[in-house]
Amino acid sequence: MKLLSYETSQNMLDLLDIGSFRSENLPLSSTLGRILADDIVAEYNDPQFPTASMDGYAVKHADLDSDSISILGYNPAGNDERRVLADGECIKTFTGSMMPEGADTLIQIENVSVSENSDKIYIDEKVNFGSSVRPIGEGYKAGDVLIKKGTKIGFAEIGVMAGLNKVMVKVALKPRVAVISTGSEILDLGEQSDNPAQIRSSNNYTLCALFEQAGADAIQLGTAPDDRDEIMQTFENALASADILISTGGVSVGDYDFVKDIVPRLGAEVVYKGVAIKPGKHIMVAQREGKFILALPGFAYSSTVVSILYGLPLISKMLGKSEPYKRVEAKLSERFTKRSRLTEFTACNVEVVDGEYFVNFKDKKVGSSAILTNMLNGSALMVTGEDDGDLEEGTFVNVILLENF
Ligand SMILES: Nc1nc2c(c(=O)[nH]1)N[C@H]1C(S)=C(S)[C@@H](COP(=O)(O)OP(=O)(O)OC[C@H]3O[C@@H](n4cnc5c(N)ncnc54)[C@H](O)[C@@H]3O)O[C@H]1N2
Ligand code: MOO
Repeated sequence: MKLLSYETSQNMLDLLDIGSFRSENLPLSSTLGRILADDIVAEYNDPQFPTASMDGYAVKHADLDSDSISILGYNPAGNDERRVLADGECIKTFTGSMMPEGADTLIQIENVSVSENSDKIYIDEKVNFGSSVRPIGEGYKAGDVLIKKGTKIGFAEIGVMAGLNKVMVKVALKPRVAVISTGSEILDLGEQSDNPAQIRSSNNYTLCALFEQAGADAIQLGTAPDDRDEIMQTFENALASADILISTGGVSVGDYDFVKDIVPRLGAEVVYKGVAIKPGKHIMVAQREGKFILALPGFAYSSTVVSILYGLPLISKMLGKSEPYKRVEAKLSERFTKRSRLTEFTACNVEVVDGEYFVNFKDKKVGSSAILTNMLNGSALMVTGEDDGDLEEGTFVNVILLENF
């Protein structure tokens, strides 16, 4: 059977109707890690008035050559200063205070001496015109788009929005992604082992963490044995509440690979089954009543990679993000041996040297699709196409970066 190409499978994924965009309003402090649903536009200038950035005296720069300048009074921060400076006058003004009208420069305390009766200053060291004055709009101007819709909210976004008095913030609703690992040989975390052929399930934990990191609400369904009825019931229950159901295992050609048969029996439309990729060629994508099912292979590395390739784009679209992950072009620092005629996704290390990305495979093991440890230490994924053969050092390749998605 001719498998669908990776490119076609991604285009078809992109064409799936994910329904209308959903959002909610949250108090600012509860939005860390969430995805902005609206552009954040400055409603006013920052600062809104010329502001002193040092403690000192607001003066007219032209007066700095005078013998002395008369002190008109004090202007603490927060004071709505209305006095207008005349020639030869200054006002003691503090960091964060509004500059009085008529003043163009702030000369800091360290640069002046004050007369004995504190009514005038003498200039010990001049400053430049406009010194220590933050002009209107220094930070941003009214109308500037400061943060784009689709941005993941971090500490800086929280701070900037607080500065704009955004008490409530509209964020994308988290898609609900249910994750289940199937297989009679797998043991869930903490479960007692009673024979050495059993293996510890990592998939349901890896994938819940991956999807949470991508901004979804992950529903941990644990493990299920290779039992048709049990898997079917679990899938049915999960689809009642989740937007996306992700299963691992049971999609290959073995006698106990039930998942691939169960999905159509649930009344789901199979969008495709089998893509020319390594790992993950047995992937099945299906949909039912606006919900999506991704049935993924059981191997730990395979299920992780295909979750990145097929799960993250769906989540990203539901969140209104512009891209699920960053892709860059990088140069091979060593020779690469292509293992198949499929599009391959190889765990690699990425280094940035003088602004250029380089790829190497130091400490990455070559073997089956079971080696999840290859994803440790900030691994990226190198993409090589169906038509690529072995690649020489220095060849440019595409890389999926797995940070900050
Ligand atoms: N005759 C063929 N055999 C296989 C083919 C094939 O085309 N013809 N494809 C191979 C490929 S490629 C893959 S990938 C696997 C996919 O098989 P399944 O999706 O049916 O997965 P399982 O057989 O259930 O498990 C595969 C492997 O992964 C381990 N596993 C399963 N679940 C977990 C888990 N939750 N955490 C960690 N590891 C897990 C499982 O023990 C197996 O070792 O099929 C190949 N075979
Ligand atoms: O399709 Mo499998 O996921 O290559 O190991």
